[in-house]
Amino acid sequence: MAETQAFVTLATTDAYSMGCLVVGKSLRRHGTSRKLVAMVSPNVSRTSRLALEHVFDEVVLVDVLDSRDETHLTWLQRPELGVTFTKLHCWTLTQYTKCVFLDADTLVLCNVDELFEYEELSAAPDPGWPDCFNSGVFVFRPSLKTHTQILEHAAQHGSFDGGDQGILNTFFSDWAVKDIRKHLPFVYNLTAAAIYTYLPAFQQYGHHAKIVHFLGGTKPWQLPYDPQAASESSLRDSSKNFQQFMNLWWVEYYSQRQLQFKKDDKNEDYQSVQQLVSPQTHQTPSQSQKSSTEAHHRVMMMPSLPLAVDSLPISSSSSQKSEQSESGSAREMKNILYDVLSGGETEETPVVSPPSEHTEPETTDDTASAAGEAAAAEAEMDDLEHRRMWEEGRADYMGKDAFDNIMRKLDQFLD
Ligand SMILES: O=c1ccn([C@@H]2O[C@H](COP(=O)(O)OP(=O)(O)O[C@H]3O[C@H](CO)[C@@H](O)[C@H](O)[C@H]3O)[C@@H](O)[C@H]2O)c(=O)[nH]1
Ligand SMILES: [Mn+2]
Repeated sequence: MAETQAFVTLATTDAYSMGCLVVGKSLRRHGTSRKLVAMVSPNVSRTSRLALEHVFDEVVLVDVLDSRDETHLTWLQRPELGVTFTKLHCWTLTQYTKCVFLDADTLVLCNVDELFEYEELSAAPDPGWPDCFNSGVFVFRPSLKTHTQILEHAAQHGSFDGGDQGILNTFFSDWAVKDIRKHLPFVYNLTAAAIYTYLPAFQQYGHHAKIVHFLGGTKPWQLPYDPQAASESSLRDSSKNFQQFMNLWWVEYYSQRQLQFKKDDKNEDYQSVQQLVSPQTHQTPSQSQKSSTEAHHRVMMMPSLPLAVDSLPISSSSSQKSEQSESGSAREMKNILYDVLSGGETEETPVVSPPSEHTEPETTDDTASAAGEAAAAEAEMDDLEHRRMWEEGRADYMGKDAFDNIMRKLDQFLD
């Protein structure tokens, strides 16, 4: 059953391909059991496609559909969105029985495989008009019949916002009222707008966030990674929270996931693609810094990044680890990141050490108070619990794993 279900995303440009990479990597990081499919248009460069092929099970070529509905798109002030009609091609993926579409500007924060329990068409409310659903995250059933019907509907009625969201909302027009079970909880499509408009709710429920959606004109790949911005106390809370998610996006972009590279991948692009996907895999830190920067400027036209990200410590401790990972025996990327964040022990420490190893008293000093031991044991239980949550993809982004803390630890590690 699960083999016939897939997460699907879309890129019609190299820039949006960067977003797709993050979607795929974040799904894998949180251990999805479903297939991953990226739809790309023919103008997406070969290098970007190869990079996607290392993360996704399938990279499917689709024609660009363009609404050319300039009047409506001008209202929306997003002339580029006509191309989002291309998204409608996801209904042609009939090799799968059920799919979850994710915009390329989403970031998955935990395992969200339970989304497959929902039916077509399930989606979360749009923050701008909650009687409409947002089409950045939705559950659907591929069907050529539905595909044709949607295109016919589009030709006949157009799209009230010029993009796919307008057409999908008039096609699945009873979404708002018919069946509440098709309303995905908002945490599956948390938009930055929600942080700005209802900050108390974000503070109350934000730690339940499962998928963040960078909806709107500015995408993470257009903004530099900026650890400073997230910790500036002068920032209003809302932009600080938003910046934290933005930084998390960059961490995921640079993360060296335990890529399930196909073992027959020996072609000449292997090396460059690996650098693109996880820039430091086969290099010493100094080499990797140079070539990863070059690779990005050449291929992705990325904003230049400060040292902190270019040499994220995830893979800088040794190349041994990356070889390990390719042999399939390595720990999950999240564990490596966790190790770094919890004190920089990346190599020898077992994934979860049995408590006895931690509590081994250094001396048999009689003065060691029972209270002290109890406190240490409690702290250790806390650590183990924190680690377990992290491994289950339930990082405490609002607390212990807030980006300020993560950055502080990364900076300590780099010193
Ligand atoms: O040049 C483009 C533009 C968009 N996309 C894809 O289409 C998606 C939607 O575009 P996006 O820029 O993410 O739009 P949003 O800012 O999210 O705006 C809203 O409006 C769009 C048009 O109706 C909907 O597609 C979105 O889901 C909805 O959130 C992207 O994520 C990509 O997957 C491209 O591949 N290339
Ligand atoms: Mn989007």
